[in-house]
Amino acid sequence: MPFSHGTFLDYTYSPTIVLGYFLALIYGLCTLEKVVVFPPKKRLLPALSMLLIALSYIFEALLHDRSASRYALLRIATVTPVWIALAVHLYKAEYLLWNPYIGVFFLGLLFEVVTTALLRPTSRSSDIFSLCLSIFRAVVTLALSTIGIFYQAERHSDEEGQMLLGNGNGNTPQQQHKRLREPCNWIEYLQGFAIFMPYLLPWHDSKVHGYLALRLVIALLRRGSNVATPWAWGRAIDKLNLETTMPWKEIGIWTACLWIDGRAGLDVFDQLASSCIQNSSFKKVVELAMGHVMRLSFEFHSTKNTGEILKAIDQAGSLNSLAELLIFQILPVVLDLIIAMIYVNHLIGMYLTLCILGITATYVPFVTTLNLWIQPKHRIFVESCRNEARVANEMVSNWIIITLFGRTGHEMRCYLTVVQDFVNASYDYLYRMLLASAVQDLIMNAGLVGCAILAMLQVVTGAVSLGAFLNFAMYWNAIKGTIRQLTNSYDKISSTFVNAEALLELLYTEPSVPEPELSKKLAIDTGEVRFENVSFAYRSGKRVIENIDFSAKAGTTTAIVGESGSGKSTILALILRLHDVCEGSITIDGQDVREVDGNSLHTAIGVVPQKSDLFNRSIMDNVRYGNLDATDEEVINVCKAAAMHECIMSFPDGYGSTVGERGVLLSGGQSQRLSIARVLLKNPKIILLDEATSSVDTLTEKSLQEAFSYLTPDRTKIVIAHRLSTIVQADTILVVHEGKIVESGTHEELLAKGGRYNKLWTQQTLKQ
Ligand SMILES: Nc1ncnc2c1ncn2[C@@H]1O[C@H](COP(=O)(O)OP(=O)(O)OP(=O)(O)O)[C@@H](O)[C@H]1O
Repeated sequence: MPFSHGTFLDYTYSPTIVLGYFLALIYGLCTLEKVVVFPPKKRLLPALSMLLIALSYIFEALLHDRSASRYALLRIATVTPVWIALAVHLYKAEYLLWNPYIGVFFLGLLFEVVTTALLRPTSRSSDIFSLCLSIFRAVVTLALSTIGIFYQAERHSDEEGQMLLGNGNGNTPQQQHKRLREPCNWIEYLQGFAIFMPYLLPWHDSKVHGYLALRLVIALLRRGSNVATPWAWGRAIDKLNLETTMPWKEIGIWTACLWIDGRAGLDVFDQLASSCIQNSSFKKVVELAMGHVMRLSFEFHSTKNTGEILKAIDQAGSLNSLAELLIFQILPVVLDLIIAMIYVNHLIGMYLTLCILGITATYVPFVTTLNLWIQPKHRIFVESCRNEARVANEMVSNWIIITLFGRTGHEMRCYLTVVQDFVNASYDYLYRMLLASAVQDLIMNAGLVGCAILAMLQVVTGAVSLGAFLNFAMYWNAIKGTIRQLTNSYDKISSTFVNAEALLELLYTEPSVPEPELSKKLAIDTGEVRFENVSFAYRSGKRVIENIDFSAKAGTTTAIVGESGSGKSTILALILRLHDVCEGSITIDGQDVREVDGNSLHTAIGVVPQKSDLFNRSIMDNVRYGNLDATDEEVINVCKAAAMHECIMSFPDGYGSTVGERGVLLSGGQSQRLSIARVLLKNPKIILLDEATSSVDTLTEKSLQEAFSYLTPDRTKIVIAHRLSTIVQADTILVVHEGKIVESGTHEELLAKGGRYNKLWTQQTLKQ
């Protein structure tokens, strides 16, 4: 039967509305459209109107006489459940995106108006009644569209609409963590992931555009092949059976389809294009995750477990296929279902089409519900996997302590407990998965048997040829694959989301020390560091620094001394802006450290920390880290100044020797000297030394000090030292006690004062 305007509208009405709704929903999720919370009485009017439309279709179905076209009946059978489903969802949904509904109302209006305009009723009462119902629906959809716009306008002034991102509202890691575990609020849940969209689909990459276009063409060819293969077989059977001629044309079509579907054909290009798109997304997601982790503050890095962070980044790697799943698995499936409806309707008849729709309508909600049932177990499984990685990382990185305390057995028991938890979680997850897939298969097979019986009955009555039946039986596999793919994609998408939850939480973690909005580079002049009434407390709340006020003049050496835990290292951390002060300010050459770009601040300062952190690379690379452009000769010169050259040359590989993880292959004093050499090569204006020579013997220390004074004559140095003999030459000595400066002056002045410094000095010199 040729297509008329009417039949075209009948076929496309419900798929257009469903597709329009989902596309608008995806768009709303990606563009972070505000979620609305309408009170039930507000939802009642549009929901009732939608039910009225569905009811009018039911009336029309009851009224239809034999003359009504089967396409019109198909439309009634497909559109009615769509309007009912949308009405029920609108009334029941606690949170919703409003724009998809507005889209549905306008699409409905368009279809109803055009249908009404195309109707050519005869004088029969059933025709006139159909016309009245059609006009009625056009009026109701017009009213719905008006309500849609009206609510939309109201929504803009409505504070109830909440946005997930922006202004930092409700965006703390804790709130995000809570939100990820609220299953009812799925719109906000999905919106959280929209942060990944620009990375998953790199719109600005022309290569990716090409790959996407290629995959799209292949996907369309496959849709064609899905229909053409069974068609060719059906035709071939009829030719062999009725005409007894060789079906060469059909064999040709079948061969072409085999090539399109087969692994030796387009599949190769499809897989190549797919992996290029996925690799591009993978690079972008990993860059985003790693970049963010590196931008987070000291506080985060000192509290989070490295193993857990790395596992979170690793698990989120599966996100790279998300955009592909959406574009190349969900959308073609919708297309497949539309084609299946049209094709089976032509092939066998409308009742079988309705059967397929019925199976899809039962299968898809069933599977999505089952998935919600599986998801908590999946989440526990993913978390136990991260937990295992955390404990394993802790054990390996603390191997020395574990071994020296003879706690290997204890740690192994702890590790095996988390491994057992992981195994248990994987079983719990697997059981639910297996049960769910068994139920899915039962529904599918029951559907197949039902459809096959229906089709066979038609063959028996002679309404359908054997070839057409075979055609349908083969096509069933394509339909089955399509419906399965829909649910598999849903499973994969939801697993991807669960896997990426930890990374999402990580991305929503804000640095505790934010970069200033209008940051400017630190303009280093003389390198004067000034503390003005600085107070600071860590998260625990107790003040560890109180009203500290001092100035480290340009080119001078300021020493900080005091007992352990008095706050000396914290003072240096505040200069480096690893934490922000609670009160007062720290300035470098008159610029507040909070107002300058972090990178320029760290470039201007050189630090030798208490525990020298070295990369597991060669000595040459470790020292050159201070200045990546330095020549080998410059590296050797600073190593000589740091009294390390002889020592390095005694190693079998000299400057090429690797130093082990965090420099474990070197002695404490050797690592400290390498750190000093690294800072000398950096040659910054300000140098912070936190017990930089504590592990070095006194003779080497003396030569180091001389080298330091010689190489860095006009640098501002702030030095923490426990051995007071190393700081007697300092221009100013600050004595810190419980976070406060209790004494300050030169060595001689402080000795003369007879206070805390004098006591410390006496204790140390007496010991010697
Ligand atoms: N990251 C942190 N979080 C919470 N409290 C901390 C942190 N780092 C240090 N503290 C606390 O702050 C106080 C001062 O520590 P700080 O390291 O500045 O002392 P210090 O004088 O340098 O000690 P030491 O001479 O032993 O190195 C201590 O009580 C310490 O427990």
